[in-house]
Amino acid sequence: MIITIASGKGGVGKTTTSANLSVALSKLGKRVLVIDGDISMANLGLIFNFEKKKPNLHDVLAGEAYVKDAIYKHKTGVYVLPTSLSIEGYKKSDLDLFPEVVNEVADEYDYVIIDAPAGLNRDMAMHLAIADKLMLIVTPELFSIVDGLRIKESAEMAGTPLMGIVLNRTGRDFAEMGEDEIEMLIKGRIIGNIPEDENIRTATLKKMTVLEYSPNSPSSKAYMELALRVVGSYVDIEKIEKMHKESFLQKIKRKITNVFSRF
Ligand SMILES: Nc1ncnc2c1ncn2[C@@H]1O[C@H](COP(=O)(O)OP(=O)(O)OP(=O)(O)O)[C@@H](O)[C@H]1O
Repeated sequence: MIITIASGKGGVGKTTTSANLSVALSKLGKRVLVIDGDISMANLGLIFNFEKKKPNLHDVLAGEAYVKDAIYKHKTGVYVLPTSLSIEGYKKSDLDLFPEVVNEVADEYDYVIIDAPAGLNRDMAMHLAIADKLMLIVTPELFSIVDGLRIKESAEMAGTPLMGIVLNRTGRDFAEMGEDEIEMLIKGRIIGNIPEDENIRTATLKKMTVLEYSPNSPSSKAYMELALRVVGSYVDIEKIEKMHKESFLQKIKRKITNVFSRF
């Protein structure tokens, strides 16, 4: 299953969730590949301490490296396809090659997690179209939710349904929107509630996931619960997948055409 982790607003916790959900799924015995899909502002490699690895996704998207050579196994068991922080790397990358790159390796994993860039643009449309499911990250604030709703609607235009909403950084502010209100506005289910937790910031500074740094912290427990929910929905998704006889690339082509026609 390919899950794109996206948000309307930047800085709401996509990279943190991509990394920690991947580790949590791996702890549940799943084979997981996490891809840094933000080719202009890559951060995922920092958490896994792979940001300087060569080759990386930029080299693959420039046709200069094989994707299998740019995937690294982390000590947590998670496979990571990092992107470099270099501007030259970004300039030489052709994002149109991204669906083929994912297609080449997706079958080898139970889950492919894509850490998408913020906002709604052509890059995001690609990441939404390529996914089987969207995981929407929001903080309990109005702007984050309104922008998140636009991402969810764009994903649906691309034929990619919402797997669920992850509410991040809860308990930080007294003026938070309630879960019911958020679910009603977005018309989706909250499947994860990650509290504000300073262990996350400390872990990030140490180039670690919070599950490695502090496995019993409130946020680590919340990420494990999220992973259990994701695994719980796996069987249904497989059934739906079997109903579709289209090849992976045919499906992506159709979905990208659908979403681009709306811009
Ligand atoms: N639940 C949390 N508690 C405390 N800090 C958090 C939490 N979630 C994320 N953060 C911190 O918030 C900052 C932004 O998180 P992150 O980089 O995951 O967001 P993002 O949505 O991927 O950002 P961008 O849009 O820039 O890619 C990081 O410093 C991270 O450590």
